Amino acid sequence: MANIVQFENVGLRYGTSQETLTDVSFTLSSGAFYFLTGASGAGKTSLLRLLYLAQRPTRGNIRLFGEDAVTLPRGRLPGFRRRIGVVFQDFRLVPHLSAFDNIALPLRVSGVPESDVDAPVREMLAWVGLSDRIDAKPPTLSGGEQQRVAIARAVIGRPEILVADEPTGNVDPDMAERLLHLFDSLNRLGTTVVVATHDFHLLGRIQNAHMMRLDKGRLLDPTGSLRFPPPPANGE
Ligand SMILES: Nc1ncnc2c1ncn2[C@@H]1O[C@H](COP(=O)(O)OP(=O)(O)OP(=O)(O)O)[C@@H](O)[C@H]1O
Repeated sequence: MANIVQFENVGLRYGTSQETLTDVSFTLSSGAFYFLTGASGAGKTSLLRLLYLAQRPTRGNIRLFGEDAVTLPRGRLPGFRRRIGVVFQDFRLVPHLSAFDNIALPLRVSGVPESDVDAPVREMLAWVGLSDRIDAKPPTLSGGEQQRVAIARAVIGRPEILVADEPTGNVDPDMAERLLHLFDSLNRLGTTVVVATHDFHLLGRIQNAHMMRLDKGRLLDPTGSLRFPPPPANGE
């Protein structure tokens, strides 16, 4: 599988504080599923922000879709960002817009004609099991429902990479399982998926998922070759 993302000796420092990410190097293969784990404050959100181009690194190289993402001219950023769907830790839904209009946003922003918006949005609502909440505004939705709207909005533009930051942080175990199932089905269609979580129960749920572990801003096992559950030791 081709590399879709490549980080090489990436460092990130906010202001004058010590580095939040240090010497982070890894590659993501197109079509694979990755969990990013690590304690609170380890740098998971920061790494994801570099990945979806919300932040530039202080040092190091990042290649995305085979191109140098660090020196990418500003004008090309929106085009790159459209290829990456993001599910934010705090959802970031627009509170005064309905579920339908929240999910439709990426299509409308990229200029899709209104006649081509209705069908895919309804399809996404059905996919996340929210067809009956089409007109509901985010404040009237439960945490799990808001999260599903956020997932639908992140994937409606058929991104090549889906990044989700603690997507199961605010939902019960049943809903966490459902959300993971959505990510899994998307991955089976070929989307590269990266899910940051410290919910260890999730890790065994996706067959052949790769695990990346951050510890105080450093990536352990940077080859991304660790699988969960780990393969049996020799002789077992
Ligand atoms: N915009 C910022 N300005 C300054 N420091 C920041 C900023 N964002 C994050 N940090 C710091 O960087 C470190 C890593 O934060 P980050 O949110 O990336 O960790 P995390 O692993 O995602 O944590 P959590 O699991 O709690 O969300 C923390 O010490 C945090 O305070």
